[in-house]
Amino acid sequence: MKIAIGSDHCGYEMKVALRLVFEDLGVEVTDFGCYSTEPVDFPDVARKVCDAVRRGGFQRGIMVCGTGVGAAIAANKIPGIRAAVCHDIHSAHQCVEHDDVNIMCIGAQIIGPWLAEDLIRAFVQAEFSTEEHFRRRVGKLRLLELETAKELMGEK
Ligand SMILES: O=C(CO)[C@H](O)[C@H](O)[C@H](O)COP(=O)(O)O
Repeated sequence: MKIAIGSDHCGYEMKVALRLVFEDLGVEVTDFGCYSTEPVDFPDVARKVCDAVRRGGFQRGIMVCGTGVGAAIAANKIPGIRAAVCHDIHSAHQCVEHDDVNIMCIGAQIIGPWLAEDLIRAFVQAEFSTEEHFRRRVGKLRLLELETAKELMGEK
C-alpha cells in the first residue's frame, strides 16, 4: 500500500515521529509537506495529499494538523475524498470498513504519539466491507458530490 502524508506546522513534529510506524507496517510513504515548523496553511497541504489519493497513485492519505479538523474540512471539499478526524481506535478502522474513508486526519495538539501510532495501524490495516448496504451508502456519497456540482453548474 502507498500512503500520502502531510501536515501543517502544528502537526509537523508528530508526522516526523510517526515515520517509524509506516516502516513497521511495511507501507510506502510519500510526504507532501510541510517540511519544518514554519507556519503554513493546512488547505494547501491537504490539497496536495488529497490530489495524490484522488489521482490514484496512493490508496490512502493521512493529515496531521493541530486538531485534525481544518485538514478534514479541506479534504472533504475535494471530489472523491472521504476524510474523517479520528481520535479513537474504533473510528479509525470503522471509517474505512463502513465508509471507505481514504483520508484520516489527526490532531497533534489533541492526542499523543502513542495513540496516533495505534490509530495509523488501525486505519492502514482496515479494508472496506463488501456488504451491500455499505457500498450503497458510499455510492450515495458520490451522488451527493455529483448532484451538488451539477446544481452549482446550473445543470439539473
Ligand atoms: O488545527 C488546525 C486547524 O483545524 C491547524 O493546525 C491550525 O494551524 C490551527 O488553527 C493553529 O493555527 P496557528 O497558525 O498555529 O495559529
